[in-house]
Amino acid sequence: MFELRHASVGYEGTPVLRDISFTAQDGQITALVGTNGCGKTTLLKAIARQLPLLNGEILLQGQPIQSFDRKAFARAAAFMPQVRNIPEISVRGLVSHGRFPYLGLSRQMTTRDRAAVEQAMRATGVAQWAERDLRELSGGERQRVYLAMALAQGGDAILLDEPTTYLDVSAQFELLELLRTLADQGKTLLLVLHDLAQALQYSDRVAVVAEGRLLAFDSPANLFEQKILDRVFGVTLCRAPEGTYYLRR
Ligand SMILES: Nc1ncnc2c1ncn2[C@@H]1O[C@H](COP(=O)(O)OP(=O)(O)OP(=O)(O)O)[C@@H](O)[C@H]1O
Repeated sequence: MFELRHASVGYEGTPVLRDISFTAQDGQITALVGTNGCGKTTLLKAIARQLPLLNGEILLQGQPIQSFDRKAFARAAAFMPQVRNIPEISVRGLVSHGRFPYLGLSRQMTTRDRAAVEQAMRATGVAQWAERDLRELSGGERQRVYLAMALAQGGDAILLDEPTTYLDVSAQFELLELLRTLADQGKTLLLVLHDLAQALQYSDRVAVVAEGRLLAFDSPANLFEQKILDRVFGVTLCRAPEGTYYLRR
């Protein structure tokens, strides 16, 4: 569980977002949405401790994030940034990186570390490519491998910045369904999503950021009823009879 209390985030002392308070609960998908440049990535980086907070505090499982040492934080929360290089490494090799926060001075993986790697690969459906070079995989396949690495870290929380970007539609749905399964198993998932319809469909709570602050934090159904997203994005959000959402200009 991540709890933000009056958090302000930004660069060189200048806030991009101020006074942000919400809680991303265990067992839920929390989506961060907002127009381009509103500060979603900045906020996610601050939660992932990649950027210092300007004000307020962020708690992970009730403890201020700054109070964790580097390895302990990595064991509790994994971060999948938007842009990543694609190293020359096997799938199993990359997923094994998720165990680095557990290794002692010898840097040797134990039986338990190896089991965690295999389990993470099975859970994400990438075990079949264990020996393949990461660079040979498609974008969607690679995204699942990065998620396997995050899972191998073994923490309760995973932060993801636009995990569906560059994926074709069916790979997007596959990934979101996988994230749903992880949330149902009790993980805390906090993600930046560009696709509003997907954010409403797959998340339990949506944080809407606009004009430098948190405009709303609510369930998809309430946001839909209140037409908040229509106002922020200048679109008409519709709900199909079967409950899926779609947009009209
Ligand atoms: N390293 C940086 N130094 C200074 N300003 C930055 C830095 N990175 C981002 N910004 C600025 O902070 C603001 C928020 O950027 P951020 O990337 O968080 O937005 P975003 O909502 O994730 O955007 P997008 O939807 O386009 O990905 C923007 O005005 C951006 O120019």
